[in-house]
Amino acid sequence: MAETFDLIVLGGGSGGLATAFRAAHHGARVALLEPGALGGTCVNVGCVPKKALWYAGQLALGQQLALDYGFASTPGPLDWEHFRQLRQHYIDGIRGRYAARLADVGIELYTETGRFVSADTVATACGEELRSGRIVIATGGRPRRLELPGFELGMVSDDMFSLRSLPRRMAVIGGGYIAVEFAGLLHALGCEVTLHVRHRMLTDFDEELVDGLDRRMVDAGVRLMRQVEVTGLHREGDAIMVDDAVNGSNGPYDAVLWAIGREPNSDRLDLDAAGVNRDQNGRIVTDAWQNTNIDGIFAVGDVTERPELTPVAVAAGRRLADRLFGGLPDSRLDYDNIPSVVFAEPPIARVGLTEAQARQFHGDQVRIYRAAFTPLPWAVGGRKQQSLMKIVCEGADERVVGIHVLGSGADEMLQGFAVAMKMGLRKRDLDATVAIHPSSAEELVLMS
Ligand SMILES: Cc1cc2nc3c(=O)[nH]c(=O)nc-3n(C[C@H](O)[C@H](O)[C@H](O)COP(=O)(O)OP(=O)(O)OC[C@H]3O[C@@H](n4cnc5c(N)ncnc54)[C@H](O)[C@@H]3O)c2cc1C
Ligand SMILES: NC(=O)c1ccc[n+]([C@@H]2O[C@H](COP(=O)([O-])OP(=O)(O)OC[C@H]3O[C@@H](n4cnc5c(N)ncnc54)[C@H](O)[C@@H]3O)[C@@H](O)[C@H]2O)c1
Repeated sequence: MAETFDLIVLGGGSGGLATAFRAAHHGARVALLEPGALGGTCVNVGCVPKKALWYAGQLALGQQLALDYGFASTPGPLDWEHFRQLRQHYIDGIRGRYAARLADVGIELYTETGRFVSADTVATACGEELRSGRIVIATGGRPRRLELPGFELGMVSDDMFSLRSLPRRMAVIGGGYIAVEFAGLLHALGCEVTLHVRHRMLTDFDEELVDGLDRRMVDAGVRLMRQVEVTGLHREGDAIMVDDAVNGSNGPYDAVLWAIGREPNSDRLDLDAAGVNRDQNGRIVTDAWQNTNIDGIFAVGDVTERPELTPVAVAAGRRLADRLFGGLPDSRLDYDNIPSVVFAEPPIARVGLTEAQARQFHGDQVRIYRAAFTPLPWAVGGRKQQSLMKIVCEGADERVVGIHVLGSGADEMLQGFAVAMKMGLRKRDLDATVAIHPSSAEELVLMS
């Protein structure tokens, strides 16, 4: 006989854990299925180890600035293995705390995959059947792979975290978050990076700031190959060459990273047994309430068609659990104005509409404010490191519909402004706010 739960959650990543913990908090009896490491992509092969690497890159750049300031130390390379162990220790701690918390709140953890047997029954890989009237799919995604000759000579982002040393010459293929982040941090750490971009980088971000990032990367020494059409990889001696239909074969590289998007883990769930619909890309289709087309089956996070960001998966899962078990029938995630940062070098941050989107929606009602400056720490050191900021306003009372920042500190700057936008920020509110000086953030309240 199948064991019965109030809630079954498939996947112990950001979205699944958040849903399970919140439901248990409301008193639900929860089963969580996770075959891999608790914390999923973000904790193990995503945000956390990536951000640690990014910080390491920032420290390397800080060493150069220290020299400019007159410190006597000579920048040295990173002890990769030492750092890898520190990072892993930190991640192990997060996983351990998740495991302890699951046990504390009485969530039943099955360290196996699950698949649907019917709309209310899930089978574990060992064949055990679990039943519930409420099942949440939070199985995330995986790096996209292509059927190209020599594809396997390259790595995907998961592999970057088990590298035992920093490659000397690296090709990164792609122009999205992962490609741009790794290109920046690897270069900051001393690797010769060639970024192969098919069209434009970061198409979701404001074009003017992306152009600024492009210039900053090229000035720093990242080699950018544009309009590429990569047809495969091949070996020449110990090195790897990138075959490109437009630019010819190029290299040699010690390593190649494919960062060409991710695909959802929806193909091994036997969704047909439950009748759950997916879109043409395999993403589970949900409405504004995280409902799938089948009553009692919900989905959150990267397996859906929503933005692939940890806080989105977490917030969607918590609100869903509040709705199902917390007596909050109106609880759902508002997907408008979700802020995000690409931890590039320098970081680029956005919330709301780009200038192009605003002009499309609001025509000539749009007014743009801009700032361009070299932040004080770099200016003192005699380096030109231009930061760019842009505020996009709409209508006679200048409602702020977009804020964009490129430059040092952008990653920490935008969160509070995103709150203000949720509250209906107007340009006059920025004008009425006293600046914090000297800082980069003050430029956001000083634009005229
Ligand atoms: C390199 C990289 C860097 C990133 N950096 C950031 C960042 O800085 N900021 C940010 O917001 N986002 C970042 N992201 C995105 C972020 O990691 C994801 O949006 C987030 O992890 C999605 O959470 P999720 O719960 O939907 O899926 P996941 O975290 O992927 O969790 C899904 C879990 O489901 C499990 N699973 C799969 N199939 C089954 C099954 N059949 N049964 C049971 N369990 C199953 C998997 O093992 C996995 O643990 C990054 C991603 C990558 C790859
Ligand atoms: N800082 C963050 O919040 C963060 C960091 C990393 C990842 N993420 C999330 O993970 C998602 C996946 O990241 P990603 O960078 O893999 O995907 P992405 O969708 O952001 O970008 C994919 C890129 O690959 C390019 N591409 C696709 N096929 C290609 C081909 N054949 N040849 C060359 N280029 C090709 C696309 O043009 C695009 O530039 C992101 O969309 C983001 O939501 C977030």
